[in-house]
Amino acid sequence: MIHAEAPALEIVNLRKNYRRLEALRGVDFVLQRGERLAFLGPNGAGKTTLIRALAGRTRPTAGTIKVLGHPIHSIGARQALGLVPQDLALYGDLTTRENLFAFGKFHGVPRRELKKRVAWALDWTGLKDRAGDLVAGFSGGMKRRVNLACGVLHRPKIILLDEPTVGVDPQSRQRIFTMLDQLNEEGASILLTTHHLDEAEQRSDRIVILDQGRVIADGTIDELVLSTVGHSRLVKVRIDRPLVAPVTVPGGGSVRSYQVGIAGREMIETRIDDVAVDLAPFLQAVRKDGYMVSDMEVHAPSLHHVFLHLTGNELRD
Ligand SMILES: Nc1ncnc2c1ncn2[C@@H]1O[C@H](COP(=O)(O)OP(=O)(O)OP(=O)(O)O)[C@@H](O)[C@H]1O
Repeated sequence: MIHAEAPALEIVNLRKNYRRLEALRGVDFVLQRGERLAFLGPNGAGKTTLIRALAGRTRPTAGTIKVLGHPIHSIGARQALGLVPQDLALYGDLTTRENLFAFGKFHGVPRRELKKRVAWALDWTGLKDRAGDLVAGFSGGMKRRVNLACGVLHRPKIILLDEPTVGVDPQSRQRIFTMLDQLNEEGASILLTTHHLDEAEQRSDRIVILDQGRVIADGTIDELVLSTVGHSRLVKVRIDRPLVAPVTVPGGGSVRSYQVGIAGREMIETRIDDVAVDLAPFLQAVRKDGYMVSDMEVHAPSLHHVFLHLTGNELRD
């Protein structure tokens, strides 16, 4: 059967129970070919369980997973997938090169191809100079890069990464994303989980938010913002003395009446739907009430606002 048009991943009604605990409660989503998809969710939402089910490491209780149109346990599916697990899966007492050879063999990379792939991986990770060093002595960022290379040596078309940048410094994070971008440009589809909302916002085409085993949002950043917190801007204006009463903008039409400000603070906050139209009348009203404006910030809604809007502020663990 030809699956030329099948998406990279197609997940329908995926469920996973650990005894009575429902870790996944009917998850549906599609990963398109060439797409970069980020999975977000509070602790315990089911992200790792999902990745493990997609990688064939845990058997779902119900539901179907198709990989490029193939059933999950077919050879076609297995060859198409690459897993980069959250826990570092490396041999500390082997060198970088030895780890890469070991994982290449594990993934069934043909012997004649393996040497070339290991050379590519050493270059790609920026660890050519450390090829002969034991991995045990590496920094967290270096280990993450070797871990990543070990998961993709067989050139999978779909790469699953569980928190690929956990515990690494900003430089290493940047490097890891540059490495992933390179694979994506060469055609790989990427699905990763992360707790770094800024990473998800900047480095993915689409975002899925999981909570308590269910998909509670699925879309581009713009779609998620529009369907949750809306596109209004948060405007903060610093003034020269404490606010004594809320500033009100008179008039109807597009200029709304703002009831803003917290008495006793030298800062006024408001939400403005259309900055081009409504900001100037607001600032005029502030001045008319006798305040001097010393500074101003305009904040666009971010994934951070969307995430808290959807999942709340309560701790989950
Ligand atoms: N092997 C297991 N046996 C029993 N319960 C499990 C097992 N693995 C996960 N769970 C439970 O399933 C739920 C989902 O866990 P999972 O690790 O998938 O969440 P997560 O979204 O990856 O969380 P985190 O962000 O903390 O990594 C949790 O309640 C967890 O305790």
